[in-house]
Order: sequence, then C-alpha cells, then structure tokens
Amino acid sequence: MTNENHVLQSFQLATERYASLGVDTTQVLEKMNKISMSLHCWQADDVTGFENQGGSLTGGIQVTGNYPGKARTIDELRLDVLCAKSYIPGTHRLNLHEIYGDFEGKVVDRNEVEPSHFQSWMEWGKEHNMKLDFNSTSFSHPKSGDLTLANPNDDIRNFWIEHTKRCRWISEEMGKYQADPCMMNLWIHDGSKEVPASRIKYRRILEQSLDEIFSTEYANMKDCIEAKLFGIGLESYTVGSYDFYLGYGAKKGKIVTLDTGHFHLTESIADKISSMLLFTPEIMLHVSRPIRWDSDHVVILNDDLQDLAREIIRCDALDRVHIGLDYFDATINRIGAYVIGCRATQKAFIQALLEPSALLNSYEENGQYFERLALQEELKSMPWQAVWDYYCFLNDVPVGENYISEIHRYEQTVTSKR
Ligand SMILES: C[C@H](O)[C@H](O)[C@@H](O)C(=O)CO
Ligand SMILES: [Mn+2]
Repeated sequence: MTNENHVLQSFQLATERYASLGVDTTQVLEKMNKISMSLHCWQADDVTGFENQGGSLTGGIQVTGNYPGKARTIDELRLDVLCAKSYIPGTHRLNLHEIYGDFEGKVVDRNEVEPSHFQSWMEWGKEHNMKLDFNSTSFSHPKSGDLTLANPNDDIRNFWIEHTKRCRWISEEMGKYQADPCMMNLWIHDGSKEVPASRIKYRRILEQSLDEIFSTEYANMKDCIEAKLFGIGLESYTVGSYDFYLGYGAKKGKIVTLDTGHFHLTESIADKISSMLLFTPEIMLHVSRPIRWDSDHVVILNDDLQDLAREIIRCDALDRVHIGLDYFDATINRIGAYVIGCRATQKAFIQALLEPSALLNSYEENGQYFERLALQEELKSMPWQAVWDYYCFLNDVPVGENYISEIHRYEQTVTSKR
C-alpha cells in the first residue's frame, strides 16, 4: 500500500536528485502527458473480432491460452478497454482492426465494409476521449490463403485491394471525425513455407497492389506499412519483408511500422530509429515482446523496451514516432495484460525522459568515456520510480501494484460471469 504523503515526499527527493544532474522533473511530467499510446483492441478477445466468431485465427499468428472471460461482443470489449484505460495514466488512442466493425449481426464481407460500420466506434471514441487508429485485416478469411495482395490470381488480389482501399476510406472518415489523423496500418501475412522459385515475382505484385491502393490521396489518415520476418507455416519467405517495406516507404514517403516482434531476436529495433527518421516521414511502433519467435508476450520493462524508448527521446522524436501496442496473451487476465504492457511502456519513456542528456553529451564531446559509462550505470538505480508513482498519482490512477486488486474485483464481478 502506498500513501499520498509517501508518494509526494519521494517525488520531492527524486526531483532534487535529478535536478543535480540538470533534469527538470516538471518538464518530464509535461512531456509524459503528451505521450499517447494506441491500445490494440485485439488483446481483449484474442484477435477474434465480430465478423467471423466461429472461424480460426489464420495468417501465421497465434494466441495461446484459454483464460476465462474474453470479450464476446462490442459492448463487452468496450467495457474491458475502459476498465484497462482507468489504470493507465494519460490520454490514449484505440487501435481497431477491420474485423471489429459494428456489423449488427449482418454478414459484411471484407470488400463491402464502409465507414458506417465504424460510426458507433467513432461516437464511442469521442465520448471516451480515445482517438481511433485502424488496420486492414487480411487474415482469418476464406480468401486469406498464403497470398493476398501479392497473389498472382487477379480475383483474389483484387478482392484484397478493394478491402484495403475501403479501409483507407474508413480511416479517412475516422480522421475527419476526430479532427486528428487516423493511423492506418497495413500488415499482410503473404509468404510461403518453402523458398519460392521466384522471390521477386510476388514482391513485384505487392508493389503494384500498394501503388494502386495508395493512388487515392487522403488528408486525414496516414498510411503505415508493417514488415515481418516470418509467420507460422510461412517460415521461408515473407513477401513484405523489412527491406521491402523500408525501400517502399523511403521511396514513396510512407510510414514504416516497426513491430518489435518482427525481427531476428538479436536485432536491435532501437538502432533502427535514428536511420529511419532520416529517410521516412514518421515511424509507427508495434510494441510487443517476442520470446524465441513473434510470440506476442505481454510487454514488460526489459532492456529492449528501455533501449527503444531511450533512442526515441535521444532523437527528440516524440512528435514523429507513434506508439502502438501489439501483443495478445490469453493465459492471464486480459485486462491485466493491457495494463501491464501499457504501464511498462510508459515506465520506459519516463526513464528515458529522465536521462541527463546534456551531461552525457558533454562527456562524450570531451572524450570522457569513463564518466559517460559510469553515469549511464548509475542512472539505472536513480529514483525514476518515484517520478512514475507521482505521475500515476497526478493522473488519478492507482500507484504501484494497487491496480492488481482492482482488476481482481473486475474479474470477479464482470469477466468471470461471461
Ligand atoms: C493483429 C495485428 O494486426 C498483427 O499482430 C500484426 O500487426 C502483426 O504484428 C502480425 O504479426
Ligand atoms: Mn504488429
């Protein structure tokens, strides 16, 4: 249990400690307030959506676990998101996939979807101060197969082109409605289990599909293209690889999405930020946690996440980097999973903002590498947690572990009854 006085006193001491290194905690808190994460709606229901509840999840992604209480309807999902949101300090966005439309029990195929299917989401978002982001959905559909936008079969390819164009249209309407650009993410699973006879053939087709999809200019949405290393069952070749999308994004001015689970496990995602900022307009992040593969474990405050946040702050790029989350764990309380991952991400950013960058840079400029390394080490045990607690307190959300019992209560009264 934490009491108010303890939080305030600890913050005061931490403020003095950081001030001695030239860091102003008040400014850090102001910056934290501007960091808005996009919460992925699919954590609440294991990427099921409301279109095809009986079908299985395809596209090389998998959710493990069968924890009771997953959201089964739009109302349940909205309630769960609001519950999670109440334990996360700050103002955040909601990231919707196309399969989460308000279809009112009707069958709406992916090439028929339109903004009206998301009208109730737009109204709900406005009511709850959550701006919306959007994703086309190429998986879990009879036409998904191994190839969608890169399919040599014109019927299938055109079906997915139509779907993706409509998703851009929906995103545009969302952006207009909320008077803030809607970030639309395009991820397709296209690939193959074995190495194809021609790798370039499918990449050429994908390039053509993207050119056609992006031929309409919109003012209220932004296109993001997400690369991946491989999917389950598609291990040898992914059409939309990182090189493919980075090249496409740099050439055509599109935003590349970096999903932290979509790379070789020892590859540093943090190291990509500064290069991409030089050659692509903005960056979209899917913060995730891969264990041995793109397993989408709940995000925790690990070295990778801390490196990533630090790099974004060192590049002074908060206004060019969009922070989305992307993990799905059905082995634990799903609302708890949201809260753990979001708070971990925010902790990484508060630590990064508390870095005495002027001092570190001056050490570096003077060739004082011992001092630079020593300070970097000492920063790890500086009282950043007192600043985080105070940030939670200011935002009227539980401090420290106090949210655990509250989530238990929601489980007992709501999700366990489903
Ligand atoms: C459900 C998401 O669109 C999906 O996770 C995608 O972003 C991805 O990361 C696939 O591995
Ligand atoms: Mn992703």
